[in-house]
Amino acid sequence: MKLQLALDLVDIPGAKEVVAEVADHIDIVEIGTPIVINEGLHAVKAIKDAFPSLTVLADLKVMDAGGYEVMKAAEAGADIITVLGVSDNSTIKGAVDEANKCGREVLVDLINVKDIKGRAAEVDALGAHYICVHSGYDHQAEGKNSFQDLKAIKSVVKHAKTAIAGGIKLETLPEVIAAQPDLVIVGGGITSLTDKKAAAAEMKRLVSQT
Ligand SMILES: O=C(CO)[C@H](O)[C@H](O)COP(=O)(O)O
Repeated sequence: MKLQLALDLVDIPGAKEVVAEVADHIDIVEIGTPIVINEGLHAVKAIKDAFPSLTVLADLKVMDAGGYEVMKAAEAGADIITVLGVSDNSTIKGAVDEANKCGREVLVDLINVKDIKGRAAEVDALGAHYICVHSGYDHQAEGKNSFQDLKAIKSVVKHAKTAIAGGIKLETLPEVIAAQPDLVIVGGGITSLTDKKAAAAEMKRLVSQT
C-alpha cells in the first residue's frame, strides 16, 4: 500500500517547502487541482525537477480530450494523471491509450459518480491504471466520506489498483487500511498540521505494514 501527499492551496514555492519536509515518507506527490489552476503545468515540472525520484501525480480532473491532456501533463513530467469517472468512455479510453503510449498512468477519480460499483467495473474494463473513490471538499463539508465506496469498488475491480481520497486523517487511517486500497491519498491530514513530517512518517509506517 502506498501513500500519496495531496498538495492543495499552495503555490510552487510553498509546495516545494512541504515536499522537502515529507519527501522521505511519501511515495507519490500530487500537484492538486488548485495549484494547477493557479500555476498551470509549470507546477508539475517544478516539482518533478526538484524531486526527480518522487512519482508525481497531476490532479487535472480531465473531463474531455483525454489523450491531449495526458500528453501535455506527461510532457510536463507527470507520472500519473487524473481523469474524471463521469467523463465519456471515449475520454477515458483516449487518456489510457496516451498514457500507455508514453509510459504513464491514469487515475480515474469517481468523485460525484452515482453508481460507484457499475462505473468502477466499466472503468476497469477501459484499462484505467488506478480507480479512486473520493469525497471532495464539498462532500466532506456535509460529513461524507468514501470508506463504504472503497469496499464496494474492491468487490468489482479486477485489474486496476484502487485508491481512496477525501478527508483522511491519522485517526481514520486504520479504517481505510482495513479495506486494503493500493493507494491512500492524504492532503489536509498532513498539510494542515504543524509537524507535517511526523504525521507523514506515522502514516507511511501504518500503510507500509500491509
Ligand atoms: O482532490 C482533492 C480535492 O478535490 C484533494 O486533493 C483530495 O480530496 C485530498 O485532500 P484532502 O485529504 O484534504 O481531502
